[in-house]
Amino acid sequence: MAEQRIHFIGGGQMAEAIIRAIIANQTASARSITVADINEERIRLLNEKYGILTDIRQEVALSEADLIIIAVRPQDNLTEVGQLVHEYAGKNSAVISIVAGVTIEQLASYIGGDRAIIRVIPNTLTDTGLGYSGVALNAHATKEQVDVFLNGFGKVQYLDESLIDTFTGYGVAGPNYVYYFIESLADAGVLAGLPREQAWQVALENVEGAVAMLRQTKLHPRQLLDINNSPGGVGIHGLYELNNSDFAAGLQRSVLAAVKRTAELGKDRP
Ligand SMILES: NC(=O)C1=CN([C@@H]2O[C@H](COP(=O)(O)OP(=O)(O)OC[C@H]3O[C@@H](n4cnc5c(N)ncnc54)[C@H](O)[C@@H]3O)[C@@H](O)[C@H]2O)C=CC1
Ligand SMILES: O=C(O)[C@@H]1CCC=N1
Repeated sequence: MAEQRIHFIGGGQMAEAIIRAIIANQTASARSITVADINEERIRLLNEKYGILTDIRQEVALSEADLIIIAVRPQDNLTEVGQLVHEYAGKNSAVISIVAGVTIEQLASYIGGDRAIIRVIPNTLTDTGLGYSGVALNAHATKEQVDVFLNGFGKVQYLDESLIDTFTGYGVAGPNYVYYFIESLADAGVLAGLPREQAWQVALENVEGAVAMLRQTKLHPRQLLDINNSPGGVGIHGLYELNNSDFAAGLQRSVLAAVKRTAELGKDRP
């Protein structure tokens, strides 16, 4: 298959993370990528760091692109972006929106519904090959159009669009909960008296090792907890206090709040 030409509208943090990953793992070459951003500084930076094409007008880039990635924020002017796509994009190109909370129906109202539209909530663990993007296709889009690109920055779960907001608050915001957990755990080690560096290394190793144990043994976490906690011992005392802190419900409430905010972002648009 000939290399796909990829045009990003919006060259912010998420676009950059995707560009860095797809160039690093040779899913795309820098010469096949163009970016438009209202902030000239971003285009200059992306050109300098990754060598992407910049000497091309947006109208031309849109007309030549196989994949058009809408990577502005939900609060940005999607009507204007949609009009540009509607006017200049080739009929057979696929439009991929990574805008949190904005539905395929809304996107179709901006760019026209008689074309391939793909709503993606992109993986943020882009440099690792781990983590999932959540993807919903409209009736004109096929997996073949987008699979290579999407697998270039992590793994992919194709979902019914009704689950994308949930996937956003749970799955794609998911690394945030883990980063925060690791930071808090390392702080606990320091609080208890370990040097920072040792506390940090132990926290990272424990998280990575716990995931490996779950995958290798295929045991339920509760079974591993049973093995790790001797009667009246250290572990069960720690867990008792964790339960008193409302840990599980607090975590679950935070996921529900993130899912709720995703839906709001789609609705509260200017
Ligand atoms: N940052 C993240 O971890 C994630 C972000 N997303 C989604 O990705 C999208 C982008 O988020 P970020 O990269 O974090 O935001 P950002 O603020 O870093 O990037 C947005 C970029 O769009 C540009 N822009 C705004 N209006 C424009 C227009 N009319 N034409 C061209 N460029 C325009 C801005 O100048 C900016 O560089 C959002 O919709 C967000 O919901 C989704 C999942 C994760
Ligand atoms: O915070 C955000 O809006 C984006 C969407 C999910 C994770 N980051």
